[in-house]
Amino acid sequence: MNDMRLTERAVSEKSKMSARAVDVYYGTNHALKNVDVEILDKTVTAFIGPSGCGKSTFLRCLNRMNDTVASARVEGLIEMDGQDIYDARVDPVQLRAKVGMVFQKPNPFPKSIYDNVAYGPKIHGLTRTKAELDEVVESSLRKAALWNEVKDRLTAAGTGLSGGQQQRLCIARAVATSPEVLLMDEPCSALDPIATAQVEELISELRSQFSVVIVTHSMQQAARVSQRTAFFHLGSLVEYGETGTIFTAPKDPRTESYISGRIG
Ligand SMILES: Nc1ncnc2c1ncn2[C@@H]1O[C@H](COP(=O)(O)OP(=O)(O)OP(=O)(O)O)[C@@H](O)[C@H]1O
Repeated sequence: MNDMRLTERAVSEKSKMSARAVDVYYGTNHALKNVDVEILDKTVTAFIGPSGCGKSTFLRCLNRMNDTVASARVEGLIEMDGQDIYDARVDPVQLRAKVGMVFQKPNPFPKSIYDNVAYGPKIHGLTRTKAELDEVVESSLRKAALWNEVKDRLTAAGTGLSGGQQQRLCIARAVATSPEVLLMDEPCSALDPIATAQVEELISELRSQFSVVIVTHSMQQAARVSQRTAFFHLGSLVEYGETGTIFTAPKDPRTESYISGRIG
């Protein structure tokens, strides 16, 4: 743990999303048990824990991606800005524009770089003219630190970019709908160390605009990019708190065992 550079910068204490008594079942498999957690505004929150402990399952609860899994059942309350995101009046497609997601493997659409980024604003009717759309595409690519590398080939296929560039394109695509929360499920696991460092730097910049929640297997990464950390084990949220505290003075012996490499 000596090489960890803990992110100590101040965080907003305003809650953006909150989960209360969340349980998730896949058929009879009780995958998440009674999870309570707060996602703070303009803060990076890392979810860590051994394989199969429920990190991705919980992440997918935050934008109702589990709705697309036939066997999944979500119980409990999840609110964003005080509104129940599972309320019947909430349109999951609209919700996912506000709570964007970036996956483990970069998954650009088989379309041009421009169209990958323009897709969300188009389907959500966020722009009125081509000039406005051009502006959103450019600003999203800038926010994803990709503009300079692609500005001269916006009509080229997104799938023709390098892995790291594809992942930043997926981040630009998520950013283009002006999300309030960005969920990232192991976003660097398919990237080399240089591309990983670029994405980590980007995550730190993005949190000035919205909340970021990242699932990671790398404790070094959690320590570098996050201000809050939640440790999951066997479907339960064992400990949640300030990242520095979780890594240097965990309260629960299971957290201590995990961060010192004895479990997981
Ligand atoms: N689509 C699914 N259908 C059925 N069961 C699932 C599904 N996704 C996850 N599970 C089960 O839910 C539990 C939690 O899995 P989940 O993927 O959330 O864990 P994780 O902590 O993200 O794991 P990893 O670090 O390996 O990605 C596991 O028992 C897993 O088998």
